[in-house]
Amino acid sequence: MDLWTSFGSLLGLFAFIQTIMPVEYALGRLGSSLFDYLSWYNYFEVHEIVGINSNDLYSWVQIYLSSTAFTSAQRATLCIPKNSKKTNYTLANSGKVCDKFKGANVWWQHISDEYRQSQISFWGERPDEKRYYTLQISKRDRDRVLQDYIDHITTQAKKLEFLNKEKQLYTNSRSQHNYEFNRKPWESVPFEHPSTFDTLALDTAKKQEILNDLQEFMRGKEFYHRVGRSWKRGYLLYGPPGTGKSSMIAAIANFTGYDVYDLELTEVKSNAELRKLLIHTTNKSIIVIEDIDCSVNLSDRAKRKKEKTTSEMPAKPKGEDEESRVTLSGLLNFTDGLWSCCGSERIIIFTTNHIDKLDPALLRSGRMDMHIFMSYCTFPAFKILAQNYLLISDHELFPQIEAIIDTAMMTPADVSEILIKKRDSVTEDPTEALEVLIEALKAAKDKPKAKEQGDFADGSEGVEATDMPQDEIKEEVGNSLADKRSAKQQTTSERIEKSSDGKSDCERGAASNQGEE
Ligand SMILES: Nc1ncnc2c1ncn2[C@@H]1O[C@H](COP(=O)(O)OP(=O)(O)OP(=O)(O)O)[C@@H](O)[C@H]1O
Repeated sequence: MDLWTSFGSLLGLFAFIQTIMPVEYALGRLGSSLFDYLSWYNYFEVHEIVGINSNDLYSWVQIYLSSTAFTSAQRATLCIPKNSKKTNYTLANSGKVCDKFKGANVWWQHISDEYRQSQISFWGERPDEKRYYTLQISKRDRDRVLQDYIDHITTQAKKLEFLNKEKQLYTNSRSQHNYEFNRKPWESVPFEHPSTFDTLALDTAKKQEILNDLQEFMRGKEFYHRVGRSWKRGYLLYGPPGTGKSSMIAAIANFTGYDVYDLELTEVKSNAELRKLLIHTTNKSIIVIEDIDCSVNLSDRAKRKKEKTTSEMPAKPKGEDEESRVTLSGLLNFTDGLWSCCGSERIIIFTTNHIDKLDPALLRSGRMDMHIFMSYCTFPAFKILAQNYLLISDHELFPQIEAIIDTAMMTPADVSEILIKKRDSVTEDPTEALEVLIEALKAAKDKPKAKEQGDFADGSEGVEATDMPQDEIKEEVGNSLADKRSAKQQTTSERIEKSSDGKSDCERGAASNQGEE
C-alpha cells in the first residue's frame, strides 16, 4: 500500500514539474543525469563566451590544441590568418583528440552549435554560434590531475602564443601634425629582419658571452626581484659603421622574440614626451636608440663645462631649453629613473660609432650593463661569412686571408659585399670570390695612409680622431685597450655624407640639441 502511495506521490510531482517545464526537457535532463551518474567519465565544458565576456580559458585551450602534438586529430580546421605566414590548426566541429597528462588520458571535443538569439535585434531574430570545448576525463583521474592539467594548458598556451606572435617593429618617427591628432605614440610594422646569432659574423667567444647574458636575463625574474632591481638590461653597441650593430639588434630580437621599439630621439620634443613613449612600450621589448651620439648632445658634461668657462659665450638662462627638448638627464631617467620601472623584461640598446663622445654617466654599469665592441672583420668572423655566402668552412686560400685580415681593417659589411657579388661561385668554385677578397684586403691594408690625408676615392672626408686618453676609455668601458684603439681609429675612416651646408646629419642632430644644460 505504501508503495502505491509513494508511486502516486511521484506521479503527482512529475505532473507538477510538467506544468512548469516541457516534458522533453525534463526527460532529457533526467536521462543525462542518469548517464552522468553511471558514466566512468566527467565532462567539463569550456565556453567561448561566459555571460557577455570572452573566456580566456577557451583561447588557451584553442592555442594548446593547435600545437603540433595534436595534428593526430581526425578532423581539423586549417587556415592561414591575414598577415600571418603560419597555418592555424583547430579542431573541426565535433572533432575529437586525446591527450595524455600524468598518466591519465583526457579527450577534447569541439562543439559549434547554431542557436537563435533570444534578443530581437533591429534586423530581427538571427542565428548565432555557440562554441565550446568539452573535456572528458575519467572520474578516477579527475581529482588527481584536473587542476594541474588546466595549469599546464595555460602555461603551455602562453608560451606558444608568445613564440608564434609576430614580432613588431615600432617607431615614434612621424610629423608633429600627425602626433597631435593621432595621440598614438608608436606605429608598427611586422619585424622580419633575418639576422640571427648564427648568421652574425662575430668571434665565437664574444657571441657566446652575449647569448649567455641574454639567457640569464630572460630567466632572471626571481633574481631581479630578490635583489630589488628592475628587470631590465642595457647594452651599448659601439664600433665602426658596417660592423653589424643593427644586425646584432635584429639577432637579439629574433633570439628573445621581443618586439623592437626603435626610438628616433630627434623626433622627441621634450623629456615629458620621452617619458610618455616609455610608458607606452610593452614588457618583453627591446628599446633601441641608434647613433645616440647624433641624437642628443650627450658629450661629457665635465668637458663641456670646461669648454664653456673658457669660451666667452654668455650662458643660457637656466631652464630655458629644458622643457622644449630631450636632455641628458631626461635620457638618464629614461634608462634607469623611476619611470623606467613601469614595465619589466626590457632591454635597452644604444648604438654609437663614437663611444668617446658619450658622457660617462651614460656608460656606467646599471645603465649600460654590457659594452659590446663590434670590430672590423676578424678571421673567425670571416669564416662565418664564408659559410653564409659561399657555403664553405675551409679553403686553401684561408691562410692567406688569415694573415692579412686583421691589419686590413675591413668591416664585415665590406667583406659581405664582395662575397655577395660573387655568390654565383657557390654553385661552382669559390676560389674566384676568395681571390677578389684577398685583393680587396691587400688594398685596404695600404689604405689607412690615404685615409689620414682625407683622400677618399668617393670624395668624403675623414673625421678627426678623438684626443680622449686611452686609460680614460679603458676605465669607462672595461674592454681591451686594443679594441678601443680600433674603435677610435674608425672615426678616421668613417664616411660622412656632407650636405650642401657642409654639415653631416650627425652634426645637425647634435647641434639642434645643444645647450640643454
Ligand atoms: N657582424 C656582421 N655579421 C654579418 N653581417 C654583417 C655584419 N656586419 C655587417 N654585416 C652586413 O653588412 C650590412 C650592414 O651592417 P649593419 O647595418 O648591421 O652595420 P652597422 O654597424 O649597424 O652600421 P651603421 O653603424 O652604419 O648603422 C648588414 O646588412 C649585413 O649584411
